[in-house]
Amino acid sequence: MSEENAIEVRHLSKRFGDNLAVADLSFNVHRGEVFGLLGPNGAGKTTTLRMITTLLKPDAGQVKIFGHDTATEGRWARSLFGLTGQYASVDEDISARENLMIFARLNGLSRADAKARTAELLAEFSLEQSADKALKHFSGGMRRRLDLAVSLITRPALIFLDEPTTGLDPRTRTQMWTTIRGLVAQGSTIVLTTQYLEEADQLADRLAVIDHGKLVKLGTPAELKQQVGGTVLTFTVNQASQVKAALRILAQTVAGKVRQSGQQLSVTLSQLTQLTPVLETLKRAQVAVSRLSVTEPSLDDAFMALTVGQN
Ligand SMILES: Nc1ncnc2c1ncn2[C@@H]1O[C@H](COP(=O)(O)OP(=O)(O)OP(=O)(O)O)[C@@H](O)[C@H]1O
Repeated sequence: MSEENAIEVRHLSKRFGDNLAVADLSFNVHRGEVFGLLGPNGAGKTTTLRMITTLLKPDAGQVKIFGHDTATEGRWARSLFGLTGQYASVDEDISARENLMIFARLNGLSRADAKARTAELLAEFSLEQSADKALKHFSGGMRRRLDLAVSLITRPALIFLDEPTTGLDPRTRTQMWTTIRGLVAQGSTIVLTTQYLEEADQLADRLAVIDHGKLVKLGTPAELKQQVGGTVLTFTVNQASQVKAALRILAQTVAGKVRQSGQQLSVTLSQLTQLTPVLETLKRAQVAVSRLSVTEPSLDDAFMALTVGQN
């Protein structure tokens, strides 16, 4: 076990009947990073998370959390992390404050400590105003914040978030991202599952893309994007009679494949430094262009290429 790793997953597999939900998965989660498990519906993200967090027994493979094998030291491992998302079994009929108090007491805090920690968490998650309302009257965003607050009672060094923002409106989602970034700034390691590419792009330092239970790709969001090709330059040639000249110039200055749609041309640049020579050559040849755009590939493009392309 390397000191750098918060989690080591080795050859993890799980079968439900004929369905191989997780197939020989191996990866490391580094200390202090946000690690994203990204994949389409049914890819095996939740099953993977449930095995790592000891809620589900793997058919094969090994998980170590801060060096502790979860098969033989499950209790130890469980004391090291907080779990939220589809699992938080908070009580709908009682208030946020009462829920936090109960979980704090269950986690062994004294009455006074539980009270202090509850007050701290209510403040941290902007829940003070609604602290004494029953949870059934909470909005989705408030409910998620409470779920997260509950999982943080013991200040765990490792936090698992299963689809932390599913079903939240864009504003509340952004608030949740800010909260998650705050946790990272305090030194927590976070593993999250998400179906949202933007969320993965915004939050994750590294991503494991999973499809049909298999690891399709592991890397930073930037690395995944790079894999689907570089920056795309698109412009419109103002005069139809100059399209041929523009195509010639692109062929001479950029090696990438050129796509044409009427007077609109686009080309993939392997490096951004190719941009200036293209524009200068067009200018020198007096080929006037407009509606010029330079776009980076999105994580969407990478994800589609990695998952859909494989199947
Ligand atoms: N308890 C179970 N019994 C039988 N099959 C299951 C069980 N849990 C998961 N599966 C199956 O295993 C596969 C992976 O499911 P899993 O929930 O891990 O996917 P996921 O990536 O988390 O999907 P989602 O984004 O929809 O939550 C799916 O085909 C699912 O139907």
